[in-house]
Amino acid sequence: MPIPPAVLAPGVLTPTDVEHVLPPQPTIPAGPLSTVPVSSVQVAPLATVVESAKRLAAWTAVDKHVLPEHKVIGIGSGSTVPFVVERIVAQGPEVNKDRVFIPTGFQSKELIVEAHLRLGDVDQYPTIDVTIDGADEVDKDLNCIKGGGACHLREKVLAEAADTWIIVADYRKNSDVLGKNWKQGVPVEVAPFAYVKVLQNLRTLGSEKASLRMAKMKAGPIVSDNGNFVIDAPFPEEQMKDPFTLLGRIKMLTGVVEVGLFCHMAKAVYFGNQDGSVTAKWHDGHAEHYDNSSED
Ligand SMILES: O=C[C@H](O)[C@H](O)[C@H](O)COP(=O)(O)O
Repeated sequence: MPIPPAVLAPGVLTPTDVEHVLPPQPTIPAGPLSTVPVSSVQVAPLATVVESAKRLAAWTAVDKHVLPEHKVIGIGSGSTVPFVVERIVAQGPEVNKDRVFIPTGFQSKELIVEAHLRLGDVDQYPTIDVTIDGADEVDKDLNCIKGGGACHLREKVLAEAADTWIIVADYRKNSDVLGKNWKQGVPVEVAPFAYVKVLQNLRTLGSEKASLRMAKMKAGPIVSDNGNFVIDAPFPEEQMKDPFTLLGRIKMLTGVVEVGLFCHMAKAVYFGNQDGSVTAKWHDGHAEHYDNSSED
């Protein structure tokens, strides 16, 4: 998968830009599973710590959950997912030749095609062995906010279709209550003609500042891969403490296509930490810590 090398120009890039600049890319030889230890990833300079954390989380999750017997694999969306594909490619052509990869949207479809992996769709493969995806925020019970990139409808379909749904993220997404770190609100995909009514409904439900997500380089709202609009609905902490109840209430609003609250779905979440370690939190409450710096 071609990934452009990082070109850091201190003083030119904004902090947001820097977060999107990839760290120096290690050479990943093709080979059998896990031939490239996660510890071979160099800890990147400060400006790219977030990117390094994403890569470590993604690589660790792939090593633990994308096994040779897995033939149908869901590929999620977001900035951590390119590292998922990178690690899957490193497992080698032999293991990948019998696999099919199902994307959650335009971005992951491009990643799959560019990596020369076989593309499928969920209508051909409604049962997926494992889906690995990113998240905007994850709470202590592994509930997630997703949809910062407006992909949450397809993401939820692939999460439900998967025997195992795994999240990969950097340390900034690790939270106790949803909405503490991700302030812009719960993404709600809506049928375009119904958005004003749904905005009203969301305000009545408690999201006073619910607003239509506007495009950055286009006049008007963003349009999802499914041709819908997205509303961002911030709710008070009291309501975010019970995301499952909130999810039910929002989903019942006619005109809502899907809600970016993913409750009780993740089997495990892998967080890449600032110090180069990875923390895996599991649905049953236990946690594992991988200190990659101490590996050979
Ligand atoms: O709609 C987008 C997806 O839910 C992403 O997985 C989520 O926004 C996380 O993206 P990122 O890893 O770029 O923060």
